[in-house]
Amino acid sequence: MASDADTTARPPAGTASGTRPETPPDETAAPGTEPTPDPAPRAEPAAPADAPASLAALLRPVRPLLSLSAVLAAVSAFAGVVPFLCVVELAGELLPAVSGGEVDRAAAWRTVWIAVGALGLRLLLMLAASTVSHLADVRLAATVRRAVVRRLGRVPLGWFTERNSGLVKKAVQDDVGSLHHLVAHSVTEMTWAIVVPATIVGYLLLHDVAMTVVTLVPVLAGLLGLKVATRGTSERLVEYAGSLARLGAVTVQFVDGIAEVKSFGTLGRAHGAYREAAEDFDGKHHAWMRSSSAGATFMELALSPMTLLLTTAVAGGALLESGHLDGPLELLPFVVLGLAIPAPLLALGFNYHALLAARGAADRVREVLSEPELPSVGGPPVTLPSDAPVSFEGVTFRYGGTTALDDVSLTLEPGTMTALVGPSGSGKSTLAKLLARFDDPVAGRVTIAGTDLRELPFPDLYRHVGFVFQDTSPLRVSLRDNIRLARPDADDGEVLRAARAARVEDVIERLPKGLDSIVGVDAVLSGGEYQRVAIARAILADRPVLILDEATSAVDPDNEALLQEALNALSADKTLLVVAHRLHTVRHADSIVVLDGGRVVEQGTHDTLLADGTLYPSLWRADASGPGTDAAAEADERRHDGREGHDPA
Ligand SMILES: Nc1ncnc2c1ncn2[C@@H]1O[C@H](COP(=O)(O)OP(=O)(O)OP(=O)(O)O)[C@@H](O)[C@H]1O
Repeated sequence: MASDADTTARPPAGTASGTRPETPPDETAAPGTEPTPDPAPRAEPAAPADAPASLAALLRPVRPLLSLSAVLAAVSAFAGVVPFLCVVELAGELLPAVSGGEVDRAAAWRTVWIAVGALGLRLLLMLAASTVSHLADVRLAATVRRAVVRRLGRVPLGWFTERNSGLVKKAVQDDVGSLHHLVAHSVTEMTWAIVVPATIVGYLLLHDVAMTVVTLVPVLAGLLGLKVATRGTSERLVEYAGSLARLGAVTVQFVDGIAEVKSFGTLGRAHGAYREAAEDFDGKHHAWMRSSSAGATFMELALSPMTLLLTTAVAGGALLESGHLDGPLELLPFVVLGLAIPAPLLALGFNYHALLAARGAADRVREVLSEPELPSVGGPPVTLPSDAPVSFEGVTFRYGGTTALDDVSLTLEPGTMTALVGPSGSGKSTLAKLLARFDDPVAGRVTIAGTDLRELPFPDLYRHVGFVFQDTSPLRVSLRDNIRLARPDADDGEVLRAARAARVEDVIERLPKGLDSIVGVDAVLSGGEYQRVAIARAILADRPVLILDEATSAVDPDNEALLQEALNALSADKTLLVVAHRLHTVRHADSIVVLDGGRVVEQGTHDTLLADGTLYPSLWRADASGPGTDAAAEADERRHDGREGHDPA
């Protein structure tokens, strides 16, 4: 391994230029590997063929269950009308008693028992329909969540920006939950809303067409009210949801930043943003309520029992008087059955918003499921030599219209440490993430042992390349499972050895449940402690190539020292790519690559760059006056000593 003295004498481990490497690709390939072809053109992430194109396609896995639920609901709806018919029949059978005549008791009891039986059947079938639709709901939720998680495993890791992570959280948690109404309730509700009125109208038409038409007048008026009440609901729902989301975001920002807001005296302004969002939400809510309340009130009034009774009584009386109807008994089916029509229609009306919300949720779930994924190859496992060089060859990368990397070429020699430095936004993290294949370059390629990462199955790539990023989030599983994430078969001895090397063993010993402590529940770890857990994970994984994203801010000296000791244990013998935010931590690197505006502008060792560079000396001077410099420099000394002690050569 290079020391300060000899790094100036030998060529730096990384060879970088603003153009393609001058060495042909096969010269950098590990022995035994094939010469590499010209950089492959970028294969655009493709929209997956199995993405559901429509709502019907999304519901396809549970279609048989939904059909069964609809059939059960239809029969239950029909059975639900039977008791009403029995009441009408019973009235006819009991009528002779009014005029002192003989009542056919057996027939009357039969009608009663038919009504009771139909009622019981209705309840049973309703229960069955609802159970089947809820089963479909549970199955669909599980299928969709599995599909979303599978898709998330294949989309470029660079896709997980803050916005997209919000979309995922909403799709997996909220939207899959919102599908509940669509699957578990709307099929049965819609079936009832069609079958009950259709059965009743059919029965009434057999009795008298004119009275049927009269009975339907309030029902049609109610439907008109429903139409008015739900006019423009889709657009309003989108506005309402947007306003609610803004209010949620401002509330979270307000609460998250409360310390800064208070200490910098901007409480009034921050509170103003919250008030504006709340007023906007209030305004939208009121406007929506105002526009829909007239129609909804009209619908409720038209479908109320009072209106229905009044209509049949007045119109029936007139038809009786005109001689169209023979007697008051002929009015009975219309009075009794007319009352049964509105209930399923009202249920549909009341749940219309939930139905629309569920459709919106289904669209968002489909959006996540249609997310293009990074092309991946299958085939037999590829074992890369552990001492293989890593090359960036003419790599260009863009985020939309922003060019983050522009024709970067760079080689990491095996067993060396290469540091990426440069001003903020110069492309350091982007370059490091391309090596972990968070995304693919738009031009050029990244290779290990001469093999394009796009030609490596993902499992083989991640068996070779490990990373510790500063913003790793704890997984809500036991500390044991957090550490052995990459090697689930590791025993406790191995886990503890990694924990000891990563200087996190003390933390585990302090916890009553030790390795069984669930992170976030039994163990609340500091940022530095969790970073050391992530390092223990990387030590156990033992990948030959390691990407380290250093902490951006100075941490306290004790933690810094522990962190550096942990990194020393991790980085010995590895091919290291370090994204350095503080230059002192990497001044002993075998090669320091200076990026600016997405291009490599300087490269060398600390000493050569200080002597010959332009940007590096100014970055160094700025860094030297920064906070935490002494601790960082001391830490770098320790890391340098640690790597020296583990020189693979
Ligand atoms: N997800 C993203 N979407 C759009 N642009 C991005 C995204 N991530 C980074 N960029 C842009 O790409 C460029 C390079 O960013 P990158 O994070 O790689 O720089 P960096 O040198 O690591 O910065 P820092 O030192 O501040 O972390 C910047 O212009 C940045 O604004």
